[in-house]
Amino acid sequence: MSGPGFTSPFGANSNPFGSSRLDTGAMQRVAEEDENDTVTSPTTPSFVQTAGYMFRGPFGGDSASEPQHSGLRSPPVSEGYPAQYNFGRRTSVSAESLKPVGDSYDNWAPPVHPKTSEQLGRLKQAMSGNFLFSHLNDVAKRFRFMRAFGRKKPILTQGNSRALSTSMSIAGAATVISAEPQCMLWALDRVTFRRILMESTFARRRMYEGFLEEVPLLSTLTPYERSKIADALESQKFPAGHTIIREGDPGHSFYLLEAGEAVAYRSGNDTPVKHYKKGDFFGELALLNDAPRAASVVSQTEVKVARLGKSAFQRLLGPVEGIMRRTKYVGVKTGVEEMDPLQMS
Ligand SMILES: Nc1ncnc2c1ncn2[C@@H]1O[C@@H]2COP(=O)(O)O[C@H]2[C@H]1O
Repeated sequence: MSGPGFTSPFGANSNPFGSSRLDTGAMQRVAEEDENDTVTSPTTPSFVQTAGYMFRGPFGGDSASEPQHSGLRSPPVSEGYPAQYNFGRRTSVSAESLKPVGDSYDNWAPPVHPKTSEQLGRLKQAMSGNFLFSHLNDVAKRFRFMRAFGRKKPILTQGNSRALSTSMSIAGAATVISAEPQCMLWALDRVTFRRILMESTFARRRMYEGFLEEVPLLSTLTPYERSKIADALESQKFPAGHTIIREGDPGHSFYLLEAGEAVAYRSGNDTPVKHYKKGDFFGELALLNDAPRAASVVSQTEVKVARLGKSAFQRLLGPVEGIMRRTKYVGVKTGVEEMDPLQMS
């Protein structure tokens, strides 16, 4: 936090609350969204005068769209506070509660808009594969929050695209115009949208949490580290006999076996070189060594795998790189040999 003429009592660029990076990440921005919070503390009258004054940095809340109340922008009253204490900084932020709906202390209920079976059928078709609803199995449950309305253009205009701007912190990012004269839309109100978004993140975490705890490779990680991995995983199902990885291909993903069995083959050898069961991992070599796939991995039964993309693999699995590199494969260098003095003679 810095601004012209400001000296932080906690030192340059420091944050008294422990982190120096309060303004990073979309979630942080969403949590701070509040159009009219120019008063830093509702219980302290003099804060009315200090709020929003002087600084236009990330904590000043001084965006162009924010209403300018001239009465609130007069010089601060220092009486009772250390010089330049907390000027322009928001001490309280309000926004919609974003707790998951499973929380019994939360009395928020989504608005329900009943639908005909014909409407549900159309919705199911249109929304199949949409990640927002994929964690809800019951079709009627999935779409009951949505409200139908017909509309002529424009559908969304700059400045009123509330769901978009709320979730992505972009003020009025785009104008959406219907391409046909009559356009039927399904709408989700902003709060429901945000709640569902959050629910799907929680549901995904819950789904993977138990499984990841049982993966031997990840047993040394903290629950927090595992939850970050859970957020980045994507499940895929394959029938028996499917080639999940083909030897010689470039590698883009790492896999954990969630259910079923699989085997690894190397070219010129009809006998499997490795068997996989629930909790095992494969597909790490190409990503660790930036090399083509060293073997093919084929499902023996119907399988479910949890896939981690290359960048998430590099970002999240650093702490277990050593364990992966110590996995021995016949005829394959994993990279640890060069570093191990016992192997160098
Ligand atoms: N003998 C083996 N040689 C190489 N890879 C193997 C072998 N056995 C199993 N594998 C796995 O098969 C995967 C194929 O893709 P990767 O090379 O990325 O990573 C490989 C290992 O995870």
